[in-house]
Amino acid sequence: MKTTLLSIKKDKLQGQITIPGDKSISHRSIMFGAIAQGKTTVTNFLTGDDCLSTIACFRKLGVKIELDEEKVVVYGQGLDGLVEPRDILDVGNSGTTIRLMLGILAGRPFFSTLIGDESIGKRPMTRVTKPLRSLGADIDGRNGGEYTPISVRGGNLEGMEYELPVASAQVKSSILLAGLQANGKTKVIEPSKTRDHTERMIKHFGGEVEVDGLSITVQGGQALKGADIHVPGDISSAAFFLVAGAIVPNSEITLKNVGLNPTRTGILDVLEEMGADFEIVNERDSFEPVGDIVIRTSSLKGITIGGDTIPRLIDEIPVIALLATQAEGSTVIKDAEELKVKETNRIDTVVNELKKLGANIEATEDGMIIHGKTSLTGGTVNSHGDHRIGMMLAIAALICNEETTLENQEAISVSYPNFFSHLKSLLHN
Ligand SMILES: O=C(O)C1=C[C@@H](OP(=O)(O)O)[C@@H](O)[C@H](O)C1
Ligand SMILES: C=C(OP(=O)(O)O)C(=O)O
Repeated sequence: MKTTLLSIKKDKLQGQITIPGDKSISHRSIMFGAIAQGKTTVTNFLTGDDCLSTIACFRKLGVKIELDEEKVVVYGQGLDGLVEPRDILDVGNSGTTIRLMLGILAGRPFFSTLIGDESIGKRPMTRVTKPLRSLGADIDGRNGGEYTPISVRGGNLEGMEYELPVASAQVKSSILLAGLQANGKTKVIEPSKTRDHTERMIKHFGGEVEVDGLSITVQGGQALKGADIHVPGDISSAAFFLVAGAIVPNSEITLKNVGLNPTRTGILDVLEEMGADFEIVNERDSFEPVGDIVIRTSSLKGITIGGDTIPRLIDEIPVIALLATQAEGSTVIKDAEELKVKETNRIDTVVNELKKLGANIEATEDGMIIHGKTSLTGGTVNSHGDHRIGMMLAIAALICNEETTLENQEAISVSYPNFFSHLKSLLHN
């Protein structure tokens, strides 16, 4: 376990950061490159541990993938080019890797077994194994297919219509990836809109997908062609610096190259409603919509966050909870039960760790309530192996009156390997 002494209270944050590549899009660029025919070149790929796990898994499935400082090149040979792995596929800490790969493997006529780390071993997989079995895949796993290790023997899928019981882009994507290999059409109906990177990626690789409100349909048997992708910056990573800029006094930070896909921008709606001082400039299209965001120290007020907004900011809730400690009044986060099945139970870890720093925060059945504005004290906190909790706590330390020590900080490399060097570049005292 690595322990870091975090900086004591800062007077200002100033400067600019270029936000690293989006994790969801980086995973999918490798996956689609691997199942397409021909060469796929990916630039601004996120070299976080999770995306490196995706590369390692596809190499074990026989796909040639070259990775250097500039780019990743995937030499896809189509779905039929994937071969039975001689070894277990290890997804590390990555829920996206295991759930989307299960969708791909469900259609492959060979045997494979997937495992991950301790956290993955506790995350629910029936949400994907059940519909993939209904499509025709032979899947087993601990506790009847709920937990890793999970084994798959795929092939001979029949298209179907499936109504998702939870709003999850991972479940939607897994079924669509299986549907691309099924006989006939596969239709997925979402309870509310989740990130649509898979749908965009199918089109980018020359495939067809029909989106009609909350229903998404793919025809099986489509041939995808290799394509080039420049990955936009990850708004989920930018979120930590958006909050830092808003809560540290005398700050102005420019975050460059932030992905602005509307299915991901819930945090910007929250910042606006809370009264934050920010603007989006230089909006452009670069594979997906992107722009630069300038954020300044802000006077904030508490709000209620719930409903259809939740899937649009699900990974940002830990840092939004910190933001809310600096808002006048109460902030209620509801309809967010999904937080319980992330890398940690993020309702519990956020509430417990922020309480250690003196926040006035309580857990509810489906979220949390934060009362502000509170001056934070400091102390010893722990990421519990959850990258987003680790980064949220490192940002909290910037406004703590006393020293703060972060245990288990190494988890941060899952999604933002150069987080601390970016943070240091903004410090001026
Ligand atoms: O599809 C994706 O890339 C992701 C979907 C979300 O998970 P769920 O689908 O479980 O909500 C999100 O929390 C995760 O970080 C990435
Ligand atoms: C939940 C997350 O990722 P995953 O589900 O891919 O582990 C996350 O990055 O916050």
